[in-house]
Amino acid sequence: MSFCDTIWQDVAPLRRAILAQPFLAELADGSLPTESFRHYMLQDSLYLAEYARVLAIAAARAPTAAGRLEFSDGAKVAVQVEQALHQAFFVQFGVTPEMARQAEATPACLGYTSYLASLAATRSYEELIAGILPCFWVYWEVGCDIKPRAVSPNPYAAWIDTYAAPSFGEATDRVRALVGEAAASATPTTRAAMATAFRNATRYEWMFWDSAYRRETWPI
Ligand SMILES: Cc1ncc(C[n+]2csc(CCO)c2C)c(N)n1
Repeated sequence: MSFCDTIWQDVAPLRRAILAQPFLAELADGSLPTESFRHYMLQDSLYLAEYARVLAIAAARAPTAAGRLEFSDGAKVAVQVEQALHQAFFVQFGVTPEMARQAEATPACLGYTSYLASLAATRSYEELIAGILPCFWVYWEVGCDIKPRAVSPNPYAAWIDTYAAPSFGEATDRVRALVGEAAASATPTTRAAMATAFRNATRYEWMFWDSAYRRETWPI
């Protein structure tokens, strides 16, 4: 089995827990409370800004032109396309510019982005891109899982379509290939660290939706 297949299998229980989340079930049947989706969107725009920075660091550190192209393109897409999607949702769901300005990253959002930033700052390129991968791969799996069971019309259709789009699947394939290549020339110790980064980022993906569903705030 390839490295990526192995780490994907290793997180199978986490993926099952993600696909079973009430946030996603209600997103698919259209019953998710607007307030939960607003919470998610505001947190996601904070997440995307930081994720774009992390991708830009991965681009700078990539040893191959393919890596530099993929991650710099990803950084641009994270800023442009996903923000455009959010802007449309902000209007649709009544998020005011003031609400966006005042939004503060929740523990789940700050934990995830800080974790990725720590990989970028203090860990190897291999670990960094293994930590970057679940953002693509988990969203692709979620998009493909939700799309066939989504009701139509659905207020969240644009979100679902974004992550079930074939072009998004292709971007996921390319990032996965870069992680596979990096793993192939890595030592067993680095490969183990990559698997840990992949698992932790997958955990944060679960926490991000859970946090939005509970409309999490800081306890103090
Ligand atoms: C918490 C969270 N995780 C993953 C994504 C999906 N995503 C964000 S940026 C990017 C790559 C470049 O656009 C992808 C796939 C998200 N939106 N929010």
